[in-house]
Amino acid sequence: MPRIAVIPGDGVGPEIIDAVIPVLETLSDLMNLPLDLRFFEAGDETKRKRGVALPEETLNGVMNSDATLMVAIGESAREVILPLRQKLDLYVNLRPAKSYPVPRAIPGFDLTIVRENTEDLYVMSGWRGLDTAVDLRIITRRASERICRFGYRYARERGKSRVYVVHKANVLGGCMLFREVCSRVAEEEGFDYREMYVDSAAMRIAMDRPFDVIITTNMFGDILSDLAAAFIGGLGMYPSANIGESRAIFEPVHGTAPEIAGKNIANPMATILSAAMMMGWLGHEGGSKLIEEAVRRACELGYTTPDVGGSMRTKEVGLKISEIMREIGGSINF
Ligand SMILES: NC(=O)c1ccc[n+]([C@@H]2O[C@H](COP(=O)([O-])OP(=O)(O)OC[C@H]3O[C@@H](n4cnc5c(N)ncnc54)[C@H](O)[C@@H]3O)[C@@H](O)[C@H]2O)c1
Ligand SMILES: CC(C)[C@H](C(=O)O)[C@@H](O)C(=O)O
Repeated sequence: MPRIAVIPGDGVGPEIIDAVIPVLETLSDLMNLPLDLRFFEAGDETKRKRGVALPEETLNGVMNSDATLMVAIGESAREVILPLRQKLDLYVNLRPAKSYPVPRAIPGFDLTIVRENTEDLYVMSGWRGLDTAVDLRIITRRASERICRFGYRYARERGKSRVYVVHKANVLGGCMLFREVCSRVAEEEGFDYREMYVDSAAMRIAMDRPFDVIITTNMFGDILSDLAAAFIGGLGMYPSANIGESRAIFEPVHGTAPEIAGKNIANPMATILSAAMMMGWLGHEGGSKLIEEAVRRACELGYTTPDVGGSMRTKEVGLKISEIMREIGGSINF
């Protein structure tokens, strides 16, 4: 029985989790696969109550689970998500931006951002004076090599050939190392090495998209992924996975959306699609496909929240997706 840690977090997190649980329960029922869901707290509210944003039992809960599903953390995100990514060595941040039939999504948009997840400007080291602040940017050969290898192998397994390494090696020393490592790995993995500067890549994402997969460093991946969200209907549709050798945390790309928190209009699809990624990672590909197909049909039928043109509430969307899963579940080979 897979043991899954669930961290609702702050803002829209709890209401989104309320919509995701029926989807997981329905899947468990259809697959005849009990899921052991354990809830843990983290984030701003936890910090306010207990003085720490990531309590020991939450960290242990994540460590002792087969996978974790998390929604979003607010202002204390750097005290929760960054330590989790780094302590658990979740070196891949996999962000597939794939369009579903919602207004403002570009049909056929399918771009995966493979973002290094443990170093770069995110090492949280530096110093702050009165008028000057310095952030250390670390890029290592080891981290560059493993993210790059993951990216090319991911592309090969999915038949994606237009893989670009995105960097700023015309200016930054770390990017010169990243480029050097990635060009060698491309050759070893049997790919033509293609590269692009990050500023140019941003324009090309918006313009003509010559790539299927972008492999990039941590901060560039953070920014480019929010840009990619704009072409699939927004952050409410964008799932992601933080993956290491034997552990993984699945979360939407979005944050706590404070201006809509408590209104029950947040889009739960990004988290539901993250749960689909989690089921695939746990080895239940059929379950993952069933969730994705149900989300696709829910979008076609307009069972959506206002951010993507619908008028449903967060929980209703989860219930509709569960209903569709029951309707089509019989045709899926688990
Ligand atoms: N991984 C994380 O935990 C994570 C990621 C990003 C931001 N944050 C935190 O979230 C807070 C808010 O940050 P932000 O405003 O830059 O980003 P955000 O992702 O919360 O919101 C950006 C925009 O997208 C909209 N949006 C986001 N998720 C949505 C959803 N599910 N349904 C409908 N609309 C949605 C918001 O309403 C807002 O207009 C900050 O405290 C930040 O630190 C956390
Ligand atoms: C909240 C923040 C620390 C985080 C990041 O920058 O990685 C977020 O923007 C993301 O993309 O997951």
